[in-house]
Amino acid sequence: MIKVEKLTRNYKIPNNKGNFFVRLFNSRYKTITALNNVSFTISKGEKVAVLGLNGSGKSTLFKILTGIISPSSGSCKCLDYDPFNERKKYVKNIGVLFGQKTLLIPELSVYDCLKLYKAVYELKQKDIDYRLKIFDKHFGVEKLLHRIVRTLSLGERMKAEILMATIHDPLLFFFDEPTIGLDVQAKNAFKDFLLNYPFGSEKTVLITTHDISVIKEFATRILLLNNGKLVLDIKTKYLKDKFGFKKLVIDFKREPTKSIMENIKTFGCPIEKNKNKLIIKVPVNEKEKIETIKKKIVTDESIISFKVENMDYEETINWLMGEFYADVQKIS
Ligand SMILES: Nc1ncnc2c1ncn2[C@@H]1O[C@H](COP(=O)(O)OP(=O)(O)OP(=O)(O)O)[C@@H](O)[C@H]1O
Repeated sequence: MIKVEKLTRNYKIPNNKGNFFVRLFNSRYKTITALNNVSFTISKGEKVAVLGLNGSGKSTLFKILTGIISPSSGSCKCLDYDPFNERKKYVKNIGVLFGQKTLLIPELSVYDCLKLYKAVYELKQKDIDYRLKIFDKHFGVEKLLHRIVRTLSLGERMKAEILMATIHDPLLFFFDEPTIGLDVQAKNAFKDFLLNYPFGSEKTVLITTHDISVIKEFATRILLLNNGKLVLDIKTKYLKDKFGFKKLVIDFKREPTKSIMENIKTFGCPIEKNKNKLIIKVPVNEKEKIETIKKKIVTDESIISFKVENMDYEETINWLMGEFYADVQKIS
């Protein structure tokens, strides 16, 4: 479905460093590497969240995969097309929504915009009518069709955008921060679409988003970029077992004594104290420590219970984008 091999993309940017004389004798441009030797494959039906801090290369990757720009080196094939060199044929098979870029023309009605895409994608009227019916059933767009785009609310506009991006029934979708800067209504309209559109196992989706709930409810795989490099590629179902920490929760009859606290601190795990409760965060790759900690303090008569809890999804993603990311940045 998607095969990306050693993809690198450089940009030339003006070199404004130094004073006039320094600039006179140095090169006027410098090269930055937005994407650095990235390789991965994506199979049909996967729902992939591409994550990374600002400037990590997500949009550059999406621009290459949608054929907007070409790579500096390396190669990519999507649906057996070379996105840049076979763009005309390729785009008929993909649906694209990029944040703050619109597929609509403000002065036209939604239906007139649709007619434009009918021509672009060379669609038959009966296919449009059929897909409109299905789309309307799920997302109620019928009543928007004869409205002028600029009069729509952000939520209604989002529905119209989605309609344009899906009317040709694409196999592969790219959503690059589609709701960035929009209001709650528009965000909800997009999320509603994402969670209820019949993507099934046939349609493949790549999405960049900062909305953890979207990742949680939708993504089956995460690609994490840092400084243009792919630093993590993991199926979300393995996320909790491989990353972050387990929480050893200990309830005490009274506040834990100093000596218990000192004992636990020797294990070097972060500890949260909440009155009579201690939460010890044991990294997943050191989980055997849980039993050792228990053994060391189990004789204390003030202990009521031990429990081991997993991080919840939000915590895992936050950990991934926080502590894990910081570690990766130190190494690279
Ligand atoms: N057209 C361009 N010309 C020069 N530099 C660019 C261009 N587009 C992106 N860059 C630079 O390439 C790097 C990667 O940018 P990119 O937009 O791909 O990252 P991103 O992860 O999508 O960031 P964000 O989350 O802020 O959108 C950044 O340093 C950015 O400044």
